[in-house]
Amino acid sequence: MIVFPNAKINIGLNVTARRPDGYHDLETVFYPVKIYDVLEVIKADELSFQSSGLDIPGRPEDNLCIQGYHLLKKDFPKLPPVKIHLHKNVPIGAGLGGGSANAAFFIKLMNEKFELGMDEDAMMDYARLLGADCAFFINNRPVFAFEKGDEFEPVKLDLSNYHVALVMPDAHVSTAEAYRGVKPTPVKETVYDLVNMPLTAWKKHIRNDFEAHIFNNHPVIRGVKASLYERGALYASMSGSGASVFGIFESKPDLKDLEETCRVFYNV
Ligand SMILES: C[C@@](CO)(OP(=O)(O)O)[C@H](O)COP(=O)(O)OP(=O)(O)OC[C@H]1O[C@@H](n2ccc(N)nc2=O)[C@H](O)[C@@H]1O
Ligand SMILES: Nc1ncnc2c1ncn2[C@@H]1O[C@H](COP(=O)(O)OP(=O)(O)O)[C@@H](O)[C@H]1O
Repeated sequence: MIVFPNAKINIGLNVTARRPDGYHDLETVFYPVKIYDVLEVIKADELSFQSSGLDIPGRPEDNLCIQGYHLLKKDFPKLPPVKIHLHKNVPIGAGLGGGSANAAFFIKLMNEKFELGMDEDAMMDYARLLGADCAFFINNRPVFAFEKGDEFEPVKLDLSNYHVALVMPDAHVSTAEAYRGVKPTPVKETVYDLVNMPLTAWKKHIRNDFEAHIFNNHPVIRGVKASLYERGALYASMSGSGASVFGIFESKPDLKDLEETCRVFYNV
């Protein structure tokens, strides 16, 4: 069976408090975008994982798909071994949730392929154990996310009439690095309300709390965001913990010069 895990962007991201478990409370809007990996699972004699496309840091046995397999196997001991092939296209360390999407789509695929009988809530509970933003990809629709980023409220948000471009500069930001540098601050207005404003007002009101210190550590990312505004973006922001930056435009922008140093995805 083959599935196509997609990426997400964050529209607004406020880190509001440090939690007793060392994680942080945040509030953000997750929006799915059309950048895809390819994930294939077939029944096999032994469990294995291989990948093609972009290099994935870390050992194959630690890949989130393999972690997902072991998690399910504990509760579904009759699961047979599988051969997993992942073709990696979604940039890594980009704030696009690529690894989390792989894990969530792996759980959905296994549920369907082996008729495990889980509903969405049950699959989300497994996904939460693999990563804070993993559960989002089970339902995979625009949501307001809060607490660790793993509790959700649906939001009405449709960007299909705009051209969303995504730029991945040559920089890598780890999620832990992003959280380490931020000072949690409660918000007056939540992103849940702010995304209902006209898009032209977002620039003034919707921010990503990681940008300030990540831009200082990686000035190239600040430069990409500035370029997107120079080319007419109505709104531009780093996605999640970075390093990717998206811009929302009325129509397709000319980003040819950025293509020389960055991966550019149009109409995501
Ligand atoms: C920042 C966000 C925003 O959408 O995503 P990315 O931009 O990386 O995709 C998420 O909060 C990332 O979620 P995810 O990537 O699943 O995080 P995890 O693997 O669970 O955690 C990685 C590390 O990030 C920190 N972490 C993560 C989530 C959270 N609410 N508080 C935290 O402090 C912890 O230091 C943790 O060890
Ligand atoms: N299937 C996977 N795809 C990408 N990264 C993975 C995967 N499994 C584990 N990882 C690990 O997760 C880290 C973060 O990956 P990713 O989810 O793409 O980043 P981001 O924090 O930008 O959403 C990688 O550096 C890698 O070590």
